[in-house]
Amino acid sequence: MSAALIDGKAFAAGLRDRVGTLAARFEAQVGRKAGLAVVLVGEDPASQVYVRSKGKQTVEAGMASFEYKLPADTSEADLLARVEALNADPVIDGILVQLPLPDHIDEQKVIATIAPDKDVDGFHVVNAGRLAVGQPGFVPCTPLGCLMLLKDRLGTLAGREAVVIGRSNIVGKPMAQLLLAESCTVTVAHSRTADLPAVVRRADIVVAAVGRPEMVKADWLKPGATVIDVGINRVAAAEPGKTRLVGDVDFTGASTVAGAITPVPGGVGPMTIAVLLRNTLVAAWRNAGQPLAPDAI
Ligand SMILES: NC(=O)C1=CN([C@@H]2O[C@H](COP(=O)(O)OP(=O)(O)OC[C@H]3O[C@@H](n4cnc5c(N)ncnc54)[C@H](OP(=O)(O)O)[C@@H]3O)[C@@H](O)[C@H]2O)C=CC1
Ligand SMILES: Nc1nc(=O)c2c([nH]1)NC[C@@H]1CN(c3ccc(C(=O)N[C@@H](CCC(=O)O)C(=O)O)cc3)C=[N+]21
Repeated sequence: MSAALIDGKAFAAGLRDRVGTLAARFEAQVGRKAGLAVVLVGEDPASQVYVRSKGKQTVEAGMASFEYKLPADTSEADLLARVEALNADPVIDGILVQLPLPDHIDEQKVIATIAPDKDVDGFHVVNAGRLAVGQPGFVPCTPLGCLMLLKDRLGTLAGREAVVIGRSNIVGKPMAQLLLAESCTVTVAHSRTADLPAVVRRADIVVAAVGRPEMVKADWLKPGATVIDVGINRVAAAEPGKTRLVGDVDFTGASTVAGAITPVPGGVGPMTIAVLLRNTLVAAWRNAGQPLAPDAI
């Protein structure tokens, strides 16, 4: 059997188009563009690539991108002051502080300083709480993107067995909350899980968010399972000196057992940025006093 490919890249392009239509309407009605501020501290090359790509896609969707590149030795106090200035700026609808931050800066403190209604990453404890109790708020982009792909593929998720591997605050935990809200039976596995292959074998839906290259093997999967691979791992390529990206799932093997699977690259990654634009647009309409209907986009 050969799994269907879940084309996150194509789905993300469609989502960006829908965002673009509503962003144009926002500008026409409100008289300014929806605005996203991205703050990058330091020169991590991978972070620089993501930030550039976010800025480009923000502009392509008809929104305004404000980029703040701060030196690696920026003090925590200066970063907090920058975030507070963005909180107070009426042309900024969404704020993203690229993670990870340098070691001398407390990430939790920075996240706690972002105004919850501009927290388009959904990392603030207020938004995590809203998600946990089922109130409207911002949901982290990566898990929301995974959920969109799953619903597009499977329709209703109610009653399905879902296993999320990973329990980080930015992917695993919010992913589990979203699947629970869709009435899946959810298991969250992590590094202390006993017999992970046996746990994964129960799953109709597997979301792997671990950060270990090709860890999930074909014989861990229930035949026909839907597999969402969040992992972004850079490994050595066959050609000396070159690298390539692989996920947390052994894609080639898993494709012979799964019903459907996301590739890396071209799966969850592009969805993350498209959902960021979506969340920014939702923030903009709300900040302008005309909130969109919950299922508008
Ligand atoms: N596509 C995208 O847009 C994004 C991709 N990512 C990628 O997703 C992956 C996960 O990211 P993130 O959640 O931030 O990572 P974290 O490192 O914060 O969390 C990893 C999780 O995996 C668990 N884990 C580690 N080793 C094992 C193991 N051997 N067996 C089972 N579980 C294990 C950890 O368990 P424990 O809690 O017990 O330590 C932890 O809960 C990374 O590859 C990252 O690059 C992340 C964000 C966005
Ligand atoms: N505040 C904050 N919010 C984030 O959402 C955030 C962050 N910090 N720090 C880093 C992680 C990682 N992340 C990705 C975004 C896009 C791709 C992506 O587009 N990946 C492409 C490949 C890109 C490439 O070739 O390198 C793909 O999978 O097809 C991947 C990973 C967002 N993150």
